[in-house]
Amino acid sequence: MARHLITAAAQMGPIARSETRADTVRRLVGMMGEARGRGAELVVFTELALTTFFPRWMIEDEAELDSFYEAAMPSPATQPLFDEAQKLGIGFSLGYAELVVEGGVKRRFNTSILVDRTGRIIGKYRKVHLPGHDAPQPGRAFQHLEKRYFEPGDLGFPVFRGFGGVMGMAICNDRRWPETYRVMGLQGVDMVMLGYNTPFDHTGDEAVNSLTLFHNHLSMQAGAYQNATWVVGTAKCGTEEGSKMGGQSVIIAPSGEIVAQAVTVEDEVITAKCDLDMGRIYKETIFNFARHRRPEHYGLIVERTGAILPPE
Ligand SMILES: C[C@@H](NC(N)=O)C(=O)O
Repeated sequence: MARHLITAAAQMGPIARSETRADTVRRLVGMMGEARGRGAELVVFTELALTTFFPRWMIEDEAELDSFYEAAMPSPATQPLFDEAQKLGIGFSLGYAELVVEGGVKRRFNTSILVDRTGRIIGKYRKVHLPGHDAPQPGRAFQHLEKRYFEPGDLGFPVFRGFGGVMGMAICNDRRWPETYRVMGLQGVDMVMLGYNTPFDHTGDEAVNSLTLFHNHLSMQAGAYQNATWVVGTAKCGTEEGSKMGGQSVIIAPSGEIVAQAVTVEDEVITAKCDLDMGRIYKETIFNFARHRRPEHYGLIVERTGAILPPE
């Protein structure tokens, strides 16, 4: 019997720096309602969905920096999302900046959670691959200070049973790394949900920047196919505080084919009826990991090193 899951990606247009949490949560609740109206049982929100993409700025004032983070989830400001999810009977994944205080020390993570159709948090992931820098770079119109504002995630790549399948999460830059999908693939993942904020100028090289949207889909389609999983990629996009970011949110089948794609760079809901059993044929044949993988030759992948060149 097919395991169908009607899934939505709720792409977001820009969030202004001045936009309040209440405003942003209202936008998310609105898209949640639209997704449910189209039959969706799960809606995937983007990375850092509650605020503007603040790593573009050097923020020295700690109270100002803290204002972009959530110290509790849910909180009075985000509770309406959980209430609406429960009322409508729709699950969601949500990216946000997480602030935890442990032993009097602040820890900051780029986090996403998975919430079931009763409004209960059933999974949490903290971004592992943090792009950018830990100090401002000279000559850049926009900084990318994720390495300053977040610690690398400490939860690995867990998967969670829910929505009739095995569900996993990743966040933005994680989607470019094959290991992200493979670690979840090895745990039988059926669907990887991720959000992204991808400025067109993120490498500083014109030729590479012009391929931003190509590389976006290339990474996710390869990850989907090579691990026989659905991938739902939800953008925050458009021109946000002067920074242009890529859209083209997608729902990708385990075949690697795109089955739904956003066409604007604004708030836009896309949906697809995803058969979570569609990956089975790949998992049993070409990507039968137990039969065909050769991990005895993959040791270098887990060495803590850069490229190892052959001798001259
Ligand atoms: C540039 C980087 N952004 C991100 N928020 O991780 C990416 O798309 O890989």
